[in-house]
Amino acid sequence: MKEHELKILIKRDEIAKAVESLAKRIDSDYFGKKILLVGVLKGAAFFLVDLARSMSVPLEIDFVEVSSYGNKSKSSGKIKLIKDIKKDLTDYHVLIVEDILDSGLTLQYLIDFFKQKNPLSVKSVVLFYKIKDDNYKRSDVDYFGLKIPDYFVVGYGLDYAEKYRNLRDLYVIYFV
Ligand SMILES: O=P(O)(O)OC[C@H]1O[C@H](OP(=O)(O)OP(=O)(O)O)[C@H](O)[C@@H]1O
Ligand code: HPA
Ligand SMILES: [Mg+2]
Repeated sequence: MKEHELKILIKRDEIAKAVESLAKRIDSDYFGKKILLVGVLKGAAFFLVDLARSMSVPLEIDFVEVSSYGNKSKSSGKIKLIKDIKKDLTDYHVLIVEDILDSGLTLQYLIDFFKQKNPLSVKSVVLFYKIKDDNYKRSDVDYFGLKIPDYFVVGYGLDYAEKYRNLRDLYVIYFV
C-alpha cells in the first residue's frame, strides 16, 4: 500500500534562479571580507554547494550537523548537535547556510551557538522560507530565497525519513 505521494511545488529552474540571485547579493555584501559558509547537514549540503559555486568572492566552507526531526514531519523541539566545527572563528564572518526555515528552532540554536565562538559577525541565508501565520515569531533571517506555504516538503536536500534528498525539484509530500 502506498503511504504517501509527491506533488511538485517548485521546479529546478526557479530554485536555480533563486540561488543565483542570493549568491549575487551575498557577493556584493561580503566583498573584501573573510567569509566562512557553514552548511547545516544534512539537508543544506545541496544548497551550500550550489550557492558556493555561484559566488565569486573568496570563501571557505565548513559544516555542522544538527537534527531535530528524526523520521517525523514535525520538529521534536530538541536540537541535537551531532557535528561541530574545529576552526578558530575570531577573524571570520560566519554565514549559516540553511535549506529551510520551518519552526525556526534550528536556526535560532545555531545563531546562538556561533555567536559564542566570537566571530566578526554571524548571519544566515535560508533557501526556503516557510510562511506561518502572522503571530508565529521566529528568528530573523538575513537572506532568503523563496517563500513557500506551510506544507512538509522534500527534494533539493530535504528529506522525509532520509529519502528524497536527491530530487532536483521541490515537492509537497501528502500522507494518504
Ligand atoms: O526550522 P526548523 O523547524 O528547526 O527546521 C529546519 C531544519 O530541519 C531540517 O533538518 P533536520 O533536523 O531534519 O536534519 P537533516 O537536515 O539531516 O534532515 C532542515 O534541514 C533544517 O535544518
Ligand atoms: O518541510 C520540511 N521538509 C523536510 N524537512 C524539514 N525540516 C523542517 N521542515 C521540513
Ligand atoms: Mg530532515
